[in-house]
Amino acid sequence: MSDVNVTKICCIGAGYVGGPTCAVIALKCPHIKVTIVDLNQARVDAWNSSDYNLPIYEPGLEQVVRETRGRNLFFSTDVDRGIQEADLIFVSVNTPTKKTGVGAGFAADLNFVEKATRRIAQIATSSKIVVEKSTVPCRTAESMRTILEANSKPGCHFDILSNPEFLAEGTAIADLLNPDRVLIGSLQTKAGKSACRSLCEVYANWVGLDHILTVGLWSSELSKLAANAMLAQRISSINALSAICEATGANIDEVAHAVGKDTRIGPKFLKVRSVGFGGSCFQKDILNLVYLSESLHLPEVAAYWRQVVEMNEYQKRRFTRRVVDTLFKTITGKKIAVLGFAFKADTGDTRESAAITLVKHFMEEKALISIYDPQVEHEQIWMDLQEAAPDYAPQQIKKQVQICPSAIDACHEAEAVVIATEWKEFRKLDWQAVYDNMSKPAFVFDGRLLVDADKLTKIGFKVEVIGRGAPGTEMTI
Ligand SMILES: NC(=O)C1=CN([C@@H]2O[C@H](COP(=O)(O)OP(=O)(O)OC[C@H]3O[C@@H](n4cnc5c(N)ncnc54)[C@H](O)[C@@H]3O)[C@@H](O)[C@H]2O)C=CC1
Ligand SMILES: O=C(O)[C@H]1O[C@H](OP(=O)(O)OP(=O)(O)OC[C@H]2O[C@@H](n3ccc(=O)[nH]c3=O)[C@H](O)[C@@H]2O)[C@H](O)[C@@H](O)[C@@H]1O
Repeated sequence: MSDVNVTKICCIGAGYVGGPTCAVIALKCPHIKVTIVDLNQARVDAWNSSDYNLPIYEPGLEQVVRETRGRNLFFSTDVDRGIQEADLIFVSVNTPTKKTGVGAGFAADLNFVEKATRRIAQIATSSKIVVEKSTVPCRTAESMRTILEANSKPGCHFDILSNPEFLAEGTAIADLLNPDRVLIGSLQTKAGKSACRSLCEVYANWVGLDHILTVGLWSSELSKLAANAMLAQRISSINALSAICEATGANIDEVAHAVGKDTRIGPKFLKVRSVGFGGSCFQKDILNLVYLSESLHLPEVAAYWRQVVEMNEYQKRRFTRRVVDTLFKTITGKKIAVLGFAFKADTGDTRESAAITLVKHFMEEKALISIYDPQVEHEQIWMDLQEAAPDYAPQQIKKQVQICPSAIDACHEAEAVVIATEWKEFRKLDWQAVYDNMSKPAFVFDGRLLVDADKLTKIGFKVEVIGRGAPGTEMTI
């Protein structure tokens, strides 16, 4: 069997993964025509917009799209044509946590993957390599193969590969240009290995072969869940230790630094965030792993991973509690400025953002909340809050919450500032001006260890830093 020389790629799903990933493939493989298709007309229109007002904010992305769009990169809602033309199809659709039915709250909703797979089977009139890019439970490729084989036209052969994506939002382009590894899983058959080589060749246009790992299909699928679970586990571990620091007077920064110096542990992903981890994937993928473990009758394994998510929820509750306790045990009617709403800096994405939970908690305490984020659309903030607090009427939410055009506006006459996202502009804020316009005493709760606490204290702020005891309890020997 000769390997397919890939000249036309279709990516189903023009989201945070499909868009940047395939834009970079187009950039690095000018000989390949890459078409990204999506059912969402507004999203495709934004990708095609003449002023490059792209649907997602990602540093460096606009430049890549400017260079490739119309050359060998195309965005379209014509899913069928995209499928028909391609030699290789990435399935990069969303796989959110199921909200209802069997496995609700834990299992991945594979409906979008299944629909895309069925469409491929229905439309394709020639053989294709189908690549699972979405994060999916272990053995999903088998279901895809069954669907494709049961519905394929005579003469059409489908090879399924797993090629999970490891990019992080905010650094997507850098991660894609210089990945730690590209992982490709295939069946260990002649056809499977041949398909794997075809995809390797695409990546080999810019990724060294020593960074392209080829493994079995199930290992590849599980490695993606495992990587996210282990990254999140490190964050929950350091967050758990931050609670001990606060109770003992130890300093979590010093502890994390000392621990991370051990080369077996390493320094990355040990940054304590009082607001806990957010993002569309960590929680979803761990819950997915929990569900998988339970389905495999491994309750101890399920309980182990579940605890990572529980610790994260505890961290968010603990932070709200600290705000309330510090503000003299009540925030009713008090104005709290929340700086940042995205789940991390350099993205406009709010999925599972810890800021949503914090604002919800503040609403329950009857505070008045003013929010500012440099990238998140206002409409998105209202939608997120309504979804998080379905019992609140929209007017009630708008009575308690306002969205401001700048950080300075949000902080005006506030009693406390809560930094919920580590946007650089918050570090550079004119904190003296913020202080002058706030109610006194003026509190800053740095949920991201972003600002210079000593400098702010000198201005007059009362600064609360996670992982350190309250001011005055530091070691003074
Ligand atoms: N967001 C991230 O940073 C990362 C996400 N992942 C995984 O990648 C997958 C995609 O995630 P995102 O890009 O964030 O999701 P997303 O929600 O931003 O994009 C998915 C897109 O697929 C489209 N879609 C759904 N069904 C379709 C169909 N049948 N035909 C055509 N288009 C369809 C949707 O309209 C949507 O625009 C998920 O499985 C996620 O777990 C993996 C690594 C990083
Ligand atoms: O599957 C995915 O979706 C992706 O999930 C994460 O990427 P992402 O969620 O975009 O961003 P991260 O940088 O991992 O941050 C996730 C959350 O953890 C928090 N975090 C991160 C690092 C840290 O030390 N402490 C910490 O609290 C961040 O503030 C953020 O809320 C992984 O890092 C990616 O490898 C993976 O591809």
